[in-house]
Amino acid sequence: MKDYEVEKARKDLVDGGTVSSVSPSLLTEIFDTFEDAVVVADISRCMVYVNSAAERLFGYSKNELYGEKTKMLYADESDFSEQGRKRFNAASKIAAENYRVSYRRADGELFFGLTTGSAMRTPDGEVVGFIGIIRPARSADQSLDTLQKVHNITSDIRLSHDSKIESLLRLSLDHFGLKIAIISSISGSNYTVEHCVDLQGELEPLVTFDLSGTYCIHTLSENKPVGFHFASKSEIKDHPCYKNFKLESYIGAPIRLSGQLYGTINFSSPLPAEPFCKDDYILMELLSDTVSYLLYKKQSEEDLERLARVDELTGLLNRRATQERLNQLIEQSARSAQNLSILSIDIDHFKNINDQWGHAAGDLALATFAGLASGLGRKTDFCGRIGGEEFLFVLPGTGLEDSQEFGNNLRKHLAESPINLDSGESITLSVSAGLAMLEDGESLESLLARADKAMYKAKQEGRDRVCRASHNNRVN
Ligand SMILES: Nc1nc2c(ncn2[C@@H]2O[C@H](COP(=O)(O)OP(=O)(O)OP(=O)(O)O)[C@@H](O)[C@H]2O)c(=O)[nH]1
Repeated sequence: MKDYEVEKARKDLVDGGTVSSVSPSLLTEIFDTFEDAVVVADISRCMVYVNSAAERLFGYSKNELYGEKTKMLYADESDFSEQGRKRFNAASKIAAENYRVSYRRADGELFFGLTTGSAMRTPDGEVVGFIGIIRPARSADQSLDTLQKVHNITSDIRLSHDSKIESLLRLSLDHFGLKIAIISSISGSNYTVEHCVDLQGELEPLVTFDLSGTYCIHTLSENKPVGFHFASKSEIKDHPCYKNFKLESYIGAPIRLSGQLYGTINFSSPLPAEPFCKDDYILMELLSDTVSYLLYKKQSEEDLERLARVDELTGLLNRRATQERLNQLIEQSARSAQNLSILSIDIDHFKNINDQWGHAAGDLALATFAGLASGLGRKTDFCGRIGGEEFLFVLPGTGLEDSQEFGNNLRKHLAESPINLDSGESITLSVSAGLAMLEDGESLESLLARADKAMYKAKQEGRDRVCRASHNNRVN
């Protein structure tokens, strides 16, 4: 068709008011903001109008399509003829109908499109053209299937929160046909990969990037799901994100946790993808909400678990957690034939501190002792609070001599570190400690009992000292 003929047909059909009595320019404006592709053809099935979504979906520009037969969009010529016979002919009486057709994109790729097609008539009923609204079928059929699977994953009580998150990431990669899935946390300008599935096997969790150089900066500035299916041909082609990562396709959504921005969920690939559509963005919102719920549940359970294991006043492991940890270390030491020593420590005359300076001063003394004792130990050592003013210091890989030296060092530091009270007065702590080293085949209970007995001996002998326990409950 010659250019002026196309222009005339376009004017007649789209701007000319034959479509309806709606203002012509308003009509084009509406079509151009449609997320579904809109193709308008004249009576001879030559295209006279396509909206931006159709350009993106088929990969042609308007000018490449105008005047061409819609045949060029069909994957199979027989489909084109069949549609012509059924719907797109002046004699057809069929009103708007939905059907599924295989289309071909400019790059040769095929896809199924759910199409709503109809003839356009003058008020007298004369057919003057045809309109088709096309949506990639992947989004419609597959989205339902994916939604069902999202539900199956989240409601599976056998899966941990982390496995659910990983399954959701894998499912979504499959859905979008992409390669890299990330859940990121964002703090200031830092973007940290918290969970990831990289089908290319390159990305690992805990890697950090500068947020401004990531694709997610676009998602955050829009504050909603954002996608680029062919980045090098999009408005971000000169953005640092494309230069840094060379990912052609990306779709991401912000994740909010308890009303605050947590990070993003995003999927990407070095290859271009099918254009993202409305259903994809809706799915991203749903995934973001689902992941946010899983992260929230995970965090609250970890908080509860921590509360159940940690002593609130000192921040040290409590009695139960201390004994659990010690038990693990006993098993490890037995396996590796390594030394393990423990110090059962009791603060001297602690009741006097409470009586003389009050409970708050007593609390301060306990917290100060905890900080000082844990600060003195090696990385592998740990200190737990097993009672009011009773502590257990565990020294893996350490024999009696070195542990004795540690005990005396702790006493020395306490003597040199008076605790200053608001009243201007100060308290100097001393401790009595019983030292025991794990014997061959010894149980947790026996080890603890020997250390405790040695600690009572230290009290009896005048306090502020470390006494060693010997085997068979003999105390030196
Ligand atoms: N401020 C405070 N005091 C506590 C806490 N837990 C236990 N206590 C107090 O610690 C004191 C322990 O006193 P005792 O077991 O009689 O022993 P002691 O005064 O340390 O004397 P010796 O162990 O014999 O040197 C008691 O007064 C408890 O009330 C706590 O969390 N905070």
